[in-house]
Amino acid sequence: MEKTASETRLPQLVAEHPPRNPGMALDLDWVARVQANTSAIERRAKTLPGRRSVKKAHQAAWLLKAVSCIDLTTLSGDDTVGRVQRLCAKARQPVREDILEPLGMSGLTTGAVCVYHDMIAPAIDALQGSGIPVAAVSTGFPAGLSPLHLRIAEIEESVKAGAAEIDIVISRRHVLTQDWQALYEEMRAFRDACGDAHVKAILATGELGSLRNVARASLVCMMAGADFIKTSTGKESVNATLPVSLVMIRAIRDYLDATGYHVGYKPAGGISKAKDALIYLSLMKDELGVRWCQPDLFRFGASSLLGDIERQLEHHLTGAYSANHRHAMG
Ligand SMILES: O=C[C@H](O)COP(=O)(O)O
Repeated sequence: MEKTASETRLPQLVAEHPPRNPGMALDLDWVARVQANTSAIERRAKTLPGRRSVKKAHQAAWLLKAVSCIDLTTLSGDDTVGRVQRLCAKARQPVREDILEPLGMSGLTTGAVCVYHDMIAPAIDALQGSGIPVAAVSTGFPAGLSPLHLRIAEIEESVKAGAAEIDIVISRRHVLTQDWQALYEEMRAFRDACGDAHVKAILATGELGSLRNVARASLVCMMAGADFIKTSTGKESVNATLPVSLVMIRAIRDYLDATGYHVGYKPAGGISKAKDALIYLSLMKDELGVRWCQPDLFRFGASSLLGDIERQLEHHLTGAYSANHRHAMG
C-alpha cells in the first residue's frame, strides 16, 4: 500500500450506501467449484505484517478510521449495566479531546456497541442521540446449539428491544458435514427474522476445519442474504487470522463480481493492537478498495483494540506513551 502520498491519504467518506444484499437462490454448483489454495494463501498472509502498510505521516488518520470501524464489545458473563454505560460513554468519545483536537478531528465515534441481549436496553439508553447503533449477539451465541425456534425467537426479541444489528452464529456442523442446504436455510431464516436490522453471520472459522470450508460457508451465507460475514465469536481457541481474512475477503469480492451486491467484513476476536488494525485496513484496501474501509462495510469486533489505538495516537502527537490507565475502557 506504500504508493503515492495521495493514494495513502485517508479517503473521504463516501456518502452513498450500497443497496442491502438481498441474497439469491442457493447455487450448489458454484459452492462446489469454490476452492482455497491453503499454501498460497498462507504464503501471502505471512507477507502482510512485514510490509509497512501505511506511511507514518498518514498513520494517525488511518488509526482514526480504524476507531470509526470498531464494534466496541463487551460479551462477558459478568457484564453489568454500569460496565455497559461506561463502554457506551467510550463509544461516544472514543479518543480524548486533547488528542483529537490537534488532529483536526471532531465527532468521532465507534461503529457500534456490541452486547448480549440483556444489555441492549441499557446500551440504547446510554447511546441516545449519538446515532451509534447497538449490535446484539444472538442465536445461542457463542455455540449456537439451542433449538432453532429459540434462536429465531432470540433474534426477534433483540430486534424488538431496538438492536439495529444482529450478530448470529451459524451451526458449524452444517459446514463440517457439507450440508450447504441446511446452512442456507438456517441463514435465510435468521435473515428473515432480522427484518430491517442488519445481520452479521459469524462463521466461527477456528472451528470449520479448512480454508475451503471457510470459503464455501462465506459464499452460502452471502447467498442467504448476510449483510456482513464475521470470522469469530471471540470465544473460539483460534479467532480472526490473516489467512482466514484473505479467504473471506476474496469470497466477498467474488460475490460482488457475480451479483453486484456489497457484503461487509468483520474480523473479530484477539485483535488488540493498533498495528494489526492497520494491517487489516490495508488488506481491505488492497483486496476490495477504499470503499471497504468504511464502517458500513467494515468493522473490527474488539474489546481492547481501542485502548491501544488511543495510546498510539497520543504517542504520534507527543512522542511519549502514557500509562494504560489513562486509556481505560470502562
Ligand atoms: O466480536 C467481538 C469479540 O467477541 C471480541 O473479542 P476480543 O475480546 O478478543 O477483542
